[in-house]
Amino acid sequence: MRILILGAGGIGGYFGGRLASSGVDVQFLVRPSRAEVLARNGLVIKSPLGDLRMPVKTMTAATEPVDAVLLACKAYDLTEAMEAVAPATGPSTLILPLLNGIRQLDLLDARFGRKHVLGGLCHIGAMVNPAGEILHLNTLQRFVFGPRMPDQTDAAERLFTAVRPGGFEPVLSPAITQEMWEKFTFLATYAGMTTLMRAPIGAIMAAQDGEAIMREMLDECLATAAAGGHRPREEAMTQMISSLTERGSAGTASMFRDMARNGRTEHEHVIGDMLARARTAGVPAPLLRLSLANMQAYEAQRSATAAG
Ligand SMILES: NC(=O)C1=CN([C@@H]2O[C@H](COP(=O)(O)OP(=O)(O)OC[C@H]3O[C@@H](n4cnc5c(N)ncnc54)[C@H](OP(=O)(O)O)[C@@H]3O)[C@@H](O)[C@H]2O)C=CC1
Ligand SMILES: CC(C)(CO)C(=O)C(=O)O
Repeated sequence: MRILILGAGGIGGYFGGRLASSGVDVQFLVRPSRAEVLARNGLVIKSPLGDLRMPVKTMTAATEPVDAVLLACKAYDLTEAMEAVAPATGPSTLILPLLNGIRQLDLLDARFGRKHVLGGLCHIGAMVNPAGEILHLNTLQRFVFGPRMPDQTDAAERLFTAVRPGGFEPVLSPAITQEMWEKFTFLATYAGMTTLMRAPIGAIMAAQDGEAIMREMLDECLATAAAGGHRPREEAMTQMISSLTERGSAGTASMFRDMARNGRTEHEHVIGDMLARARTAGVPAPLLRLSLANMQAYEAQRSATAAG
């Protein structure tokens, strides 16, 4: 199976590198500056689960259809990324988005047709350092995907067989849309609160009303998910509450880390989308509103500083 990975950043580089090193037929569709670094140094992964350095196949423009496209860009690059992968999609190409959030599904369905678009997510901590190396920040490497409609089941199983040698124990989920909603619900709260408080979970828990406010934000997201028919399952709920209220935790969302380095963030795609859905469903969401305004003010300040 020929697999094209759009983006050799944190997650694309990590999972793509693991696949390439297992002999899976993967190619990376990257922009010229990334292609140059990869040509010079190869793909480098530094991970507690084992380092990797190897040459990988790259291209800066797709020319012909492949069997599967893995999308591993940030949400703010999705529109351009969709156009970049379009020449790689044919009548039977599967598209697997690994982005956080949920809105990408509607955008991809509209561009490529729902039958081509699987659901997917990953639990991992990975980033690119200034030398262009992929740093795997912990031992998480959960890669989950699945069909969103019965007609996709066989093709999703074929993709599962193809990526299995990668060594990161992929999961073929029969309930991928629900899993994506559970992650979206968790992430909107996690990113919303750590960016709003400019602090990790443990420090927020040390504030007098920290846990109460965290739970209020989570309640807004839970009510929104439930209104859309995706109330998190019991086990997911227990896990979310435990991570979001863990005493002493140094945990921060990647959005917080993007903000800490004065980078662009996916706030509209995560917090903005959750707030928009809350409003559509008539769910009161004052904390999501505050959190989105916080991120928009950050972005305005960042743009003003960059401009002048
Ligand atoms: N990193 C993590 O630990 C996790 C990330 N996620 C989610 O995964 C998604 C990706 O995140 P992450 O890997 O961290 O992001 P990165 O910024 O590390 O990587 C994204 C890559 O996509 C590339 N890219 C964007 N547009 C194009 C394009 N048109 N053509 C070619 N390449 C393109 C970028 O290239 P360039 O270098 O040229 O800008 C960049 O290398 C996000 O939605 C994130 O929320 C989910 C779980 C964990
Ligand atoms: C929730 C988490 C840490 C899981 O990988 C994540 O996706 C993020 O912080 O963006």
